[in-house]
Parts: sequence; C-alpha cells; structure tokens
Amino acid sequence: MTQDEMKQKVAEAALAYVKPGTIVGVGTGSTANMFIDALASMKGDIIGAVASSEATAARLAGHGITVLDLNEALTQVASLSVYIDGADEFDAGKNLTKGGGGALTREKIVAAASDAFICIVDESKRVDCLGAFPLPIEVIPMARELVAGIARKLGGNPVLRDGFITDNGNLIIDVHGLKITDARALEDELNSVPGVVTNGIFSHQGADVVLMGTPAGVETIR
Ligand SMILES: O=C(CO)[C@H](O)[C@H](O)COP(=O)(O)O
Repeated sequence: MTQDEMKQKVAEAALAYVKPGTIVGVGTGSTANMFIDALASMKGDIIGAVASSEATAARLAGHGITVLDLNEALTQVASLSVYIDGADEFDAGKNLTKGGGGALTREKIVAAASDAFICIVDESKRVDCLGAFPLPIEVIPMARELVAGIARKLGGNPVLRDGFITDNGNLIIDVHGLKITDARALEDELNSVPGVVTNGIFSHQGADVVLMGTPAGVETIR
C-alpha cells in the first residue's frame, strides 16, 4: 500500500468521529485534504466546519461545506466537537510536531477550541523521539534573529522558511537537529520567548486519538 493510500484510509476512518449537528475543526495538509474530500459526504449532517488555514477554508467551501469563523462558531456552541488534522511526527505519549504546512498557530487554536483531537497519519509519522522533522516556530518578523539565537542555544540549527508568510502575516523558522526529550517543557520554553507566536510542538494540544494508517489497515491509538 502506498503512503497516499494509507492517508486515504485514515481520512475516511476519521468520519466516524464526526457527530451530526456539530461544528467540526479541520486541519491543514495533504491528509487533512483527503479528510475534507471525505467530509463532503456528510455536509448535510453537520452545522459546518472551522478551518485552520485559508487553504483549508477554500477546499471546504469548494465542496459546499459551510465554513464558520471560529469566533462566530463559539457564539453558537461552547466548543467544537472534534478537531481532525494530520501531523509531521507523533510519539508514544501522543505529543505531536506540526507546522510542515506553516499553519501551526491556527491549528493549535482550533485544536484548543475542540473537545477532542483526532490525529490522522500514516505510519511514517511515528517516532521514538520528536525532532527529526525540523520544528517550525511562527515568529513576528522583528523577533526573527532573537528567536534564531535562542534556538541555537538550545542546540538547534534555525533556518528561515524562504519566501513563506503565514496566514497571520508572520515568518516561520524551521529548527533542525533538535532532540525533543521533554515535549511539554520545550513547547513552554519556546512559547515564552517574546515574538514567538507559537511553536509546532503540540503537547498541551496533543492528540486524544491517533488513527495510523499501516499496510494492514487503520490502527487506533488511544
Ligand atoms: O501541521 C501540518 C500543516 O501545518 C500538517 O498536519 C502536517 O504538515 C502533516 O501534513 P501531511 O498530512 O501533508 O503529511
């Protein structure tokens, strides 16, 4: 089975977590895109969806799925029922690294507004230790060199994502070479630096369930 076929299987399996009559949070990336395409079959059953990026909003709208702004949604419901998104890596504690697509800040906000985070990945995303995938940090442009210097002190090699501007108008620094042994501590440490909007460690907003695609089928990790 190809990687795309495994992604397709988990995207379809995630539909089981979509409750009729609710608002669904939707992530960003190739696996999330497959979920959006599958969600189109349920568009009449849900109130609508909150998107974690402009690209996701456009894809949802393209299928005729109602797209709600998060603030608008939270005037209708106390929380979103579920957030469904991919990840760049996940570990045994269901901590994630995300942001390969640069949408980490909105992804973290929508995840925080949701009752449960269902993470949809193929088996290549499972790691013993987070950090092999460069860790994205969204930074306000003025703080670029400050944050890069701190990333170096932490043992990483910061690389500015060339020509990339986030949906929030900020920069992404990808930090290579980190060995993330304490995801929660590093998430907090990086987020305490002035000018950091957020970093791609999702420990506070880790997954509740990981649906992992394997050649043998979809494995549910709780
Ligand atoms: O965090 C993300 C985007 O910001 C994605 O979830 C992550 O990059 C995984 O993407 P894909 O499903 O294409 O492998």
